[in-house]
Amino acid sequence: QLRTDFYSPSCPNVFKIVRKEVQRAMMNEMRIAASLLRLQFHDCFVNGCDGSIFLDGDDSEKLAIPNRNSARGFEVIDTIKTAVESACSGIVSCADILTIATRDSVLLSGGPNWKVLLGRRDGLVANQTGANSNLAGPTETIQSILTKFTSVGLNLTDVVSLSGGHTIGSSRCGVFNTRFFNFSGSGAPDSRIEESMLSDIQNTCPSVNGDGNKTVPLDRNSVDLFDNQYYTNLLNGQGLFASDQSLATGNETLTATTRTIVELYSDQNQRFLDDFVKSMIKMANISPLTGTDGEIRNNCRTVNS
Ligand code: HEM
Ligand SMILES: [Ca+2]
Repeated sequence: QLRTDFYSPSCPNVFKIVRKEVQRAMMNEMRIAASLLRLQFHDCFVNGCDGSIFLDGDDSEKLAIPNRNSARGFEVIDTIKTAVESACSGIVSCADILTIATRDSVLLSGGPNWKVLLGRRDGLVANQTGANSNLAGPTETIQSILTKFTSVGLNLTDVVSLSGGHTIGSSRCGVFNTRFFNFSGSGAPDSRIEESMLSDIQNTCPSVNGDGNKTVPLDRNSVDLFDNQYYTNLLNGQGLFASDQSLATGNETLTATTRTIVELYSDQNQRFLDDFVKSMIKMANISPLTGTDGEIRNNCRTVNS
């Protein structure tokens, strides 16, 4: 139902406008590309790709545990929406703006280009409970992450290729640093961690008296470039989260399967990029609202009155 030329008659300049605003935002702060990419993941896994993550309020998804003090980029979405509205008022949904902005973020980070399918409409409600339950955490097993992906129609290959989103962006120390000191209550760091990374992160993210909001790169050797370095890191024991590292090493049952894919992507950048695009298109297709369902929000933060 979604189509690449959905806005050709009604807002032909939407691509140019979004591209320009993403470019501007990245000039100001490169990391914003990663933040926008993550927003699409967190939007699509909760009520489908319907812009529900943009809604403000006490019951918002923004205040769910995986997003609170963590999800970012909302001001950039507001800026893009304002620019799009001034060119074609009431035509382009916030959900579609995010989809285009995400593609542009990946492309402008040196990643692949692709044609995005459009025609999503914006949802009328946020789902904070859904955000708390559907989004994966950094200490979850691959099996548990796979279950969450399967329930939105994605598979194990999608888990591995989309985890490659961690090729750009950063994480706060507080969400992962116990792994570097007291891994799952063992009193010791995760033994899979490569030694230079271990001392580096222990220094940057101390377990006591540290600033849990300090950030470190997810892809320690290539933080701003959209490439396959993330997978090479995993093979070298340099994954930041246990959930990343377990795709390549460890004693989980699924690791044998995911490691084969990690090796493939580490070996062939193009294969990673091709699979990432396929998985992104699948993810952006999760239960869109179309036709007369939902609405075209005037302001991404609130439903229309
Ligand atoms: C597979 C399960 C996943 C887990 C457990 C996970 C977990 C996390 C965590 C804990 C953070 C850091 C949060 C913080 O510092 O507050 C993060 C950041 C990020 N995630 Fe994931 N993630 C997963 C999948 C994905 C997917 C599918 C994508 C996109 C395709 C993605 C893209 C990102 C990006 C780009 C960032 C950095 C954001 C920024 O710098 O602002 N993640 N993720
Ligand atoms: Ca990278």
